[in-house]
Amino acid sequence: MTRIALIAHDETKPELIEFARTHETQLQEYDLIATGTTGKRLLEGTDLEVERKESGPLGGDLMIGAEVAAGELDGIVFLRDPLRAQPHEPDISALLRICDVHDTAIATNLASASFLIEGLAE
Ligand SMILES: O=C(CO)COP(=O)(O)O
Repeated sequence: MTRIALIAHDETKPELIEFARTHETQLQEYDLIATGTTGKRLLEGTDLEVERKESGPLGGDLMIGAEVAAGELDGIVFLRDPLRAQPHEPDISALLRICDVHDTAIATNLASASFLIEGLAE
């Protein structure tokens, strides 16, 4: 089954929840994982089943990166906050890097997220 991760920083979480609601039918076809707080918000705001990892600043990004390294993930939607620095920036960079190493699809804004979700359906 196609497995994808959903991640958003605090300021972009509302956009991700809205995106997940809009694409809920499609997302139900996927095995979903998320960082801790994003996952909690998805469980509260949608009817999707989501496996929650640790919160991003506590290692959640790295846990998702480990799945990329193990070849277990097909794609990631990661709505980063482009306007605020994050304390765990090294973890975020590591996740982006490991996606490039393994050529794993990662969408970091809503426009590309739509392409990713629809592309993985094909
Ligand atoms: O910080 C994050 C990604 O870098 C997201 O973590 P949370 O979903 O736990 O807020």
